[in-house]
Amino acid sequence: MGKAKFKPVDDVKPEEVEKVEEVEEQRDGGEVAEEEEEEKEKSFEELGLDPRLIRALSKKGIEKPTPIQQTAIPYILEGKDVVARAKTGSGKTLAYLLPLLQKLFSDSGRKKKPAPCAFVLVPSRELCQQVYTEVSWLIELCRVQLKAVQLTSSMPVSDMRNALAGLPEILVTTPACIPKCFADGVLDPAAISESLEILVLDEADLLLSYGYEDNLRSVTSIVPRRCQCLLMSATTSSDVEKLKKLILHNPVVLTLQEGSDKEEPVPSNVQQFWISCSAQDKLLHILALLKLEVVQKKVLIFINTIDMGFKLKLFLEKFGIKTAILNGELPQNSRLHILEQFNAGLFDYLIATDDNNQTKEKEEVKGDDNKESKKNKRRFKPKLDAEFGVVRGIDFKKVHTVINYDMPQSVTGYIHRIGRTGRAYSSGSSVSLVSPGEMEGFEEIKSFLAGEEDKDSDIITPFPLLTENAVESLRYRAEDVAKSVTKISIRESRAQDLRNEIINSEKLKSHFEANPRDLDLLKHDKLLSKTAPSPHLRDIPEYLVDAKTQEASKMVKLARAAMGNSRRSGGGGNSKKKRSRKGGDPLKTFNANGSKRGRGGGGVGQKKDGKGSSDGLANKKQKTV
Ligand SMILES: Nc1ncnc2c1ncn2[C@@H]1O[C@H](COP(=O)(O)OP(=O)(O)OP(=O)(O)O)[C@@H](O)[C@H]1O
Repeated sequence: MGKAKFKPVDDVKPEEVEKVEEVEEQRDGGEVAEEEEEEKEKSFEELGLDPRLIRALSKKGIEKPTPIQQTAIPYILEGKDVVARAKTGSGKTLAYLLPLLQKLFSDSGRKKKPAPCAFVLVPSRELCQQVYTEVSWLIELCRVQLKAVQLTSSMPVSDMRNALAGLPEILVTTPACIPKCFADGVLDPAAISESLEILVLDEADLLLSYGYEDNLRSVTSIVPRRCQCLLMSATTSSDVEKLKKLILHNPVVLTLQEGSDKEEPVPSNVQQFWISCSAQDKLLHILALLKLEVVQKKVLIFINTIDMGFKLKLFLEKFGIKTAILNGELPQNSRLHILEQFNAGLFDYLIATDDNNQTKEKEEVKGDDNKESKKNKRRFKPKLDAEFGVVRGIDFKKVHTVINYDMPQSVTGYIHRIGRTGRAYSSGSSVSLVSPGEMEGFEEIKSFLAGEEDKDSDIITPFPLLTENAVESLRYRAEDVAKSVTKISIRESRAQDLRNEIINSEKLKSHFEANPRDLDLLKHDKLLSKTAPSPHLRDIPEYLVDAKTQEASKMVKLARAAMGNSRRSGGGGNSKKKRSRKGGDPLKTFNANGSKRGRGGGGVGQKKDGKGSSDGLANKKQKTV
């Protein structure tokens, strides 16, 4: 991570907080930032963390606190209410979990309370599972007598009762689940008022936008005045301000800035690229990126609709590229299992529909139903999960490349998508496929990232490792295969996949109750089509690929091997050795014309507008198959 600068503002009213922040922002980065960074470079020991926690972190390969952890942990240990805003992937979860656990350590010998004394509220079930996993391994490795549980609205009441029977200290849940627990008599508001000591609102910028306002109000009405409240978020928004006023008392406001005083919402360790192509040519371009292996695995591909996800999967599998699909209509167990498998490195490509677009699709589906339901009763109708959230906050492990196959609908959507790579101290890259129809939104994203003063700076540069010639060599095959992926085949595959996953989901539930560590039972990147890919599509002959792209592909593979990723690797661990070799990333040093130039050079063979090579070969379409 680059230089980090924090602006702690203690015990002042919100208005004053803003004032101090403004003053801080006017300072010139230079010396002040350097000094502050030196000041901030602290170890976990220096932050006052319990040795058991430090040992547990070390076992997980976490040796050094991230900037947000360095700053937030001491304030939280002191008992202050804290608002912490730091970009995606900066380690906010441990920033609150570590001090939260440490505070509970000192209570662990005492008599159990009638209700959990720490609540962590998150906006989606996936996040619930993620935070629960994180807190569980910490408790296990610290060997302390603490119990954490997770509850979600979809759980049967009997399961909720069982979960709470052991009087857990920590409850991880969504805001919607708490009123449900009150209504079902599973949780008692009076007992919570008596027991609650720490309340965390994680991904606070999303809690209100997910429609949890009423739920949150019913929770806050029973939060005792003495309760310490923590609010973690990746962006600022009026929603965060609203929550801050609703729940916190004179909070310390921490805002992470990196590199300079200018706010950079995307981590600087993520290189952002783009490719200009027509909407029809997106299949061709993604095929070229994946088949010619010019992007590093693992790859997370975002699309805007579920149907597009299936189209892409069916298309890619004809070329022997296996992908898994993640979307809001899949059963919860399947979704969690897909995430676990992807994080464990069981497959390299995941196609995800992000939550932003569910509403759109929900509406589309509703519209379809109105018009067509009577006409077409057998038509497949998806039911989406309102608590689903793929993009926001989910910690996809070791994703090296994020591809925007479809451009996101908003700047924040872009930031959250890109934030799935380059997490904590790792590096990553993103490639956005931009069609003319998406150009306006893309320009908006670019100017937001560049900021007012820096309008002309190219933060998102043309992708340098793919020549137009290489792309064109695949055109004939791609267009031929794309024609075979019809709307009917997409719909059938989608319905079939859902049916399979519902069956799997039941199997998964019972299986994982008995074998929580067994990840191999069901593979989620299996083929949808009944026929195996034909060899002539699966293996692209070398003569089809131009020398420059071949070289680029070799370098990507070499870099991958140097980074320790040449074989599928597990999700955990943060080996220093691997990190130190990341300088070998060819995207930093190579472009498709063979010259070694850094990022931002636009790459020879790439026009400034993101289009492919202009070296004279560009227009020669090679219809070779
Ligand atoms: N000090 C650290 N050193 C190395 N890795 C860390 C450290 N702290 C956290 N991580 C890892 O970094 C990844 C990102 O952390 P986390 O999910 O907490 O980020 P975040 O700030 O909450 O991101 P988002 O806003 O997207 O939710 C996780 O895999 C986590 O285990």
